[in-house]
Amino acid sequence: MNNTLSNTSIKCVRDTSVTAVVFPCLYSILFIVALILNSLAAWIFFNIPSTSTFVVYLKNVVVADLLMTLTIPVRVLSDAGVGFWQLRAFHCRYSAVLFYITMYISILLLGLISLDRYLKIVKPFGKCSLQRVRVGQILSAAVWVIMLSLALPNVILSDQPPAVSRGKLKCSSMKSKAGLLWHEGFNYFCQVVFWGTLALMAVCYTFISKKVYESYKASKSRSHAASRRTKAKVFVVVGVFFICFAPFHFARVPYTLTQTRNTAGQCQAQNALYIAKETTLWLSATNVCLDPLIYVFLCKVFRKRLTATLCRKPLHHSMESPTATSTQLEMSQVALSTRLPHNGMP
Ligand SMILES: Nc1ncnc2c1ncn2[C@@H]1O[C@H](COP(=O)(O)OP(=O)(O)O)[C@@H](O)[C@H]1O
Repeated sequence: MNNTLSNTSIKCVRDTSVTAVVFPCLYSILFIVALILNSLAAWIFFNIPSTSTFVVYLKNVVVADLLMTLTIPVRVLSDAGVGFWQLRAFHCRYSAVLFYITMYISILLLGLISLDRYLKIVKPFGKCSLQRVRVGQILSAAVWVIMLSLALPNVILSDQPPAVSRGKLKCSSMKSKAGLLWHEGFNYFCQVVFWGTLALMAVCYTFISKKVYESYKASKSRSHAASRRTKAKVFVVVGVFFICFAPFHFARVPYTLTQTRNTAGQCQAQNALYIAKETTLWLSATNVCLDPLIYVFLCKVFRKRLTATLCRKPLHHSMESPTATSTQLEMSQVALSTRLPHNGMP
């Protein structure tokens, strides 16, 4: 088999009989839920001043999630085959790229959040430079700039006249040789980003859960059920992250190779990998709904603020004060890692 970069996968007609029906439905549901949850999260978050790195990262996650949500309608129409091939070309060149970039920005920010929680235990009084708000803002900006600039060639090098085979345009068919090379290389880079972040999260949360256990032992708590609950909450973050993103990263490499290498004659395998990639990508996209649940609704002060907003109840005076709000937000999140007697966990 000739293993050089080539666009021979174009010859294999993509079977979209299932995907053109199932995925537009699944993404439409996701879009509605994600839009509601993230708009609400954004509205609440932007009423909280950025007084800690934690809030800075969360705000960035909300922005990335909202942007990703906004790309979903184009994906739905393009997958359903509604509109001209130009819509599919727009999806391939711009919208899908933005979708992927925001996904990896969220992944990196979730990694930074884990590191931040870990540092909060090691240095509870914020003496480390990584815990400074300014540093958090710079790191967040760096994540955006790096991901946007590295993904830009995916847009620029998708400049070939698309090969529309029976109306089904493959994004890779719009790429030049250099475009295919960048697409493949950048996908390897993204694999490193994901598995690296997962490893970082596993280390941080293992340490956090150890501290939770020690603090229970120290306080001689007899409430084993409560202890188990807190540990479970700590691992929800890593668990959800793994379940959402790992399947996609297993499927992505072989699928990318079918896009960039000579796999002519393996049309069935190409189509099977396409379905695997689309299914696991949808699973990854569900993270856009789970981020607000994990990082917003597990926070007691945030939940109170949300309840107050929804029920239009005036908040207690101390919670209205910006300093008190952010401090309490921090406290209840730290409670995920250190269940201190004065924490605000439920
Ligand atoms: N990790 C990524 N980051 C940024 N852009 C990406 C990433 N993976 C793929 N892309 C780009 O998104 C577009 C759609 O890619 P892909 O989903 O592989 O195509 P298809 O829908 O034909 O399977 C392409 O322009 C591709 O280069």
